[in-house]
Amino acid sequence: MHSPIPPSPSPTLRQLTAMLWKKLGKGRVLFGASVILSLGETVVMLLVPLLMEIYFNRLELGQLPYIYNMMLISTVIVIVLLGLTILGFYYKQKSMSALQRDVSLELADEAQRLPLQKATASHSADLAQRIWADGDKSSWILSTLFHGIGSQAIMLVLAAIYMLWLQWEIALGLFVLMPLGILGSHLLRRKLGVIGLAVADQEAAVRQCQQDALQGMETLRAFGAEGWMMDRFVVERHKLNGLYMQRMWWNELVNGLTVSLSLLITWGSVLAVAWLAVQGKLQIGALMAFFVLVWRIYNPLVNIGRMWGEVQQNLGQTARISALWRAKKEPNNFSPTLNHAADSLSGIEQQHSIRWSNVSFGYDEHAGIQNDQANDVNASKSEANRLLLQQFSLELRPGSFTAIVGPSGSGKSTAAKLGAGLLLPDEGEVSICGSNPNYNAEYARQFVAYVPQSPYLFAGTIRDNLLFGKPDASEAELVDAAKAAAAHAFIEALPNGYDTPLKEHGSSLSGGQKQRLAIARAMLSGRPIWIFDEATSALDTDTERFVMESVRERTLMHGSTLLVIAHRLTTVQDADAIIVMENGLIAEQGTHELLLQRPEGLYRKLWNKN
Ligand SMILES: Nc1ncnc2c1ncn2[C@@H]1O[C@H](COP(=O)(O)OP(=O)(O)OP(=O)(O)O)[C@@H](O)[C@H]1O
Repeated sequence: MHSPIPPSPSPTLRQLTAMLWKKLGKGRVLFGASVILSLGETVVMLLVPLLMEIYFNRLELGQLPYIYNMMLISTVIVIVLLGLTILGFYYKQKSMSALQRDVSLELADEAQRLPLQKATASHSADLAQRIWADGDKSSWILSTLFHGIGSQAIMLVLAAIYMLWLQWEIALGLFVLMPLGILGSHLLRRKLGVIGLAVADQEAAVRQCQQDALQGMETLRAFGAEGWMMDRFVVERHKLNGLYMQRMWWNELVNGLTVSLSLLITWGSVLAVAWLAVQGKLQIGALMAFFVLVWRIYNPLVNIGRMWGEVQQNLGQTARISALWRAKKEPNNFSPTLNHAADSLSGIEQQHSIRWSNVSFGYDEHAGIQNDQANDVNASKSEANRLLLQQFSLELRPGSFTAIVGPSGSGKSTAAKLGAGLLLPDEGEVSICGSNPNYNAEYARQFVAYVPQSPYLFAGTIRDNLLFGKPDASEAELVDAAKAAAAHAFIEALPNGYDTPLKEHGSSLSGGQKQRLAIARAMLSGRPIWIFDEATSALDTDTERFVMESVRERTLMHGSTLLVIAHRLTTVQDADAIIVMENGLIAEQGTHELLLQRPEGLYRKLWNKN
């Protein structure tokens, strides 16, 4: 799914309408039909004054049979029209829910394609708010414009035309004064847009707070910090209430202005009509029709003013979805020649290997989604970023076992994530099996099985969680991978074995069990490069040894390349090469034995402390 990028952080109403209209796709016919059918109600509303006029005029003339027929026919017409309106309402809901579904799916896809750094720098609750709530509200602009404002405007125009027929001088005056009805909301549109955006931002902040409180419940309780969290929640909720009050006051101002101006217009016409009636220039039927019509003018004027205000507020909120649309996405240039470079390389040394060539990388402090130009697809990282890795160069030999060790914060995980195509270098180049993630990150990543220290387990059964690495794996392959990861025994001991459903984030499992499932998943995926980032840190020494031996056995059997990051140095002492990192640089490298021979070496110090 690829969307046209909105041209500005806050798209204009015209741009947004055009975009949503395009997104309706085939639903346009349904939507158009719903608008037309919904007019049935408008026509019924206008039939009332017409029928009243005929009724009173015929009553004055004593034509009772005519009145009976008229009432019968009009009842049938009203029933049919109301039936059509219900059909229109159904079509409206159908087309709008399809539009909302498509917009939210597209926004979810946009979020999926954000560079990992940007996605993780934004709170997941904020992204969820943009995808669901903000997306929904923006989609409703189309319905408010066509069904709401559109049908009210048609009622207004038809009522005015009817008036024109009854008394053209007054109707003309009304035509001229009508735009005053939306004057309030139009003059305050910028303020309404700003408040709409502020409310949506704050709703996201409250949601973030709530999500943190729920997900961090264990930690909060352990520290007795429920009150601390509640205070934060109260502050954010308080702010939101303040904004709701502000919004309410601005809405009231808009309503006040709209109602006063509309009343002024209608009262003016009532006085004029009364004057004409006193002069004997209007029949009684026309006079009655006029009094009903006046409300058919007043109500649409007030409704249009109110809805125009709503549109302005929602329009302000679209800056939040526009920010997601505009945010830079992961590169995904597909070119068979470039992407399949690995397949065509003749030298075995290029296959199943990762190469970091003069890679520089720094985390962007402002990587998160922002509702302004900073998200632009062309915006570069902020100048002030401190580079964590500078001119980092390393090559993993195909089929080799390499380890990265070093003090905490030295950049081990960052280097590994760059090698896995999860992060993209600011400068230099990463090559994964001959593919450049800066060219097509998704393609390059498919060669790597990356296992983090805290693996994510999804809602579903254990089987689902293992199979997503290789959906078509056989039962034998599944069990084989689980056995190799020392997971089979504990899975079998669960009430439903492989079909045991997991609680949220696998919270019913121990840290070590989760790690073993993640390793089994990686083994099953059969990818040529394996990166274990502290992937066995929660295992006891014996289990870790067993798992590492079976991992090594499998990598050797398939010629796969293995990169392991570990703090427990015994885990990696058999590695073909150990890279020791310090402050983002490679301090030393060699085999375990070689590195231990350096009296002042960092590895030796780390080993002695181990
Ligand atoms: N997403 C992030 N955004 C900003 N800074 C980050 C991010 N991830 C890591 N860092 C910073 O980058 C530096 C290196 O982190 P990294 O995780 O690569 O170190 P490490 O050597 O793997 O540490 P450890 O052994 O503790 O896991 C740290 O100072 C850390 O604060």
